Amino acid sequence: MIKKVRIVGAGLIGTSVGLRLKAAGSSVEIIDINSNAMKLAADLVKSEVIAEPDLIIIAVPISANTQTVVEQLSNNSKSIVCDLASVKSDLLLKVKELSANSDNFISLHPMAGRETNGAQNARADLFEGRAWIGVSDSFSHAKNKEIAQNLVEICGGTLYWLNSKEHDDLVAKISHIPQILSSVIAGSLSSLSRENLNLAGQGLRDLTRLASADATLWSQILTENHAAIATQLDLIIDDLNHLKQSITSNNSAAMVDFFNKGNNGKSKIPGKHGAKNRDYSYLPIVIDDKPGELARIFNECAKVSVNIEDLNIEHSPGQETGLITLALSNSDCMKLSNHLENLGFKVHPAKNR
Ligand SMILES: NC(=O)C1=CN([C@@H]2O[C@H](COP(=O)(O)OP(=O)(O)OC[C@H]3O[C@@H](n4cnc5c(N)ncnc54)[C@H](O)[C@@H]3O)[C@@H](O)[C@H]2O)C=CC1
Ligand SMILES: O=C(O)C(=O)Cc1ccc(O)cc1
Repeated sequence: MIKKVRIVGAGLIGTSVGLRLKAAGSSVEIIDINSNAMKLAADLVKSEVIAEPDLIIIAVPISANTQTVVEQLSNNSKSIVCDLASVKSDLLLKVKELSANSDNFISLHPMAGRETNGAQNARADLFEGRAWIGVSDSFSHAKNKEIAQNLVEICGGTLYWLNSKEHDDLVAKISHIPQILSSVIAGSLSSLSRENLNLAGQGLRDLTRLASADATLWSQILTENHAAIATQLDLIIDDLNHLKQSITSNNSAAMVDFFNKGNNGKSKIPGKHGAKNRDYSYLPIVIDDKPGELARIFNECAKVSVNIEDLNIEHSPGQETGLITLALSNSDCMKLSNHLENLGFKVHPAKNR
């Protein structure tokens, strides 16, 4: 149990962790240099002033991370200080160099986020079922490791340990390059008209989801992890040049190899992290494209006390019907499915993912 926590940085990540810790029974203080962000987050997490926190979590932009870690370490010699930044090698070197209390430091990285930053986008379940990377060369006491494990468990994630170099090399491949490629594809569409883009399939939406990401955060990540990213970019550019060569020389065997390599990489990406996953049933309902249809469904949910955990709407311009999929607990799903069917709604068999 982590009893008293201070969170520095009331943005997306800090407030999300704060919401989760508060729900788990911790006392939480959340602070920020921006008074509006701080007020919103403080209301959300019911912030209170804490004199001697067990744990101080730093969730500020990368550009302010090292300095904030060092300040908190020197002002709070009895607290463990933990940062959540996306890049680590330089941070560890500097903390060891600049802080006499670096033994109290532990560095973690939640591999989860959203395309939109700020406390207004925070969610208590942001880290549910997600991987966290613990930086193994950032602690020297078992207590730090224990508190990190505890924090990740409270957030519903699973903790894996890597050293800082392994961390930065790996995240260049599994997080930074995907972000760059998503942005480059979305950027290449900017000269197209809305009419043209209306014709796009789901694949383009899937590939460009990350392109809405916060530009300041990502420019800082690229700066901080420039060496590992440059190495990976060279490999990707080589692969693309090789593919271009295969296309211009009409080498179909090489093109098949290219896609087979992609199939192979994709098949290795696990869906889950062995942690608790959102265990929902997904109920598809076909609705007519007319005003009030969604409201009718929501009203029926309220009437039978069914809680909608999440929802997805598939609909494209000119289509007379839409598909709404509700994420529900298993019992709510059965109850709602029967109820809506009796009322004549077009309910389809529920799925588990
Ligand atoms: N956004 C994401 O998807 C993920 C972000 N991270 C890491 O989490 C950290 C925070 O990112 P977000 O929450 O997305 O950013 P954010 O922009 O939502 O929030 C950052 C907050 O820190 C505040 N701040 C800036 N300097 C400060 C200082 N010196 N003292 C106190 N508060 C300060 C800002 O006013 C802002 O409210 C970054 O280090 C990032 O690398 C890690 C995993 C995912
Ligand atoms: O949205 C996603 O899929 C992400 O991968 C978000 C993300 C952004 C930055 C990180 O350092 C870690 C995770």
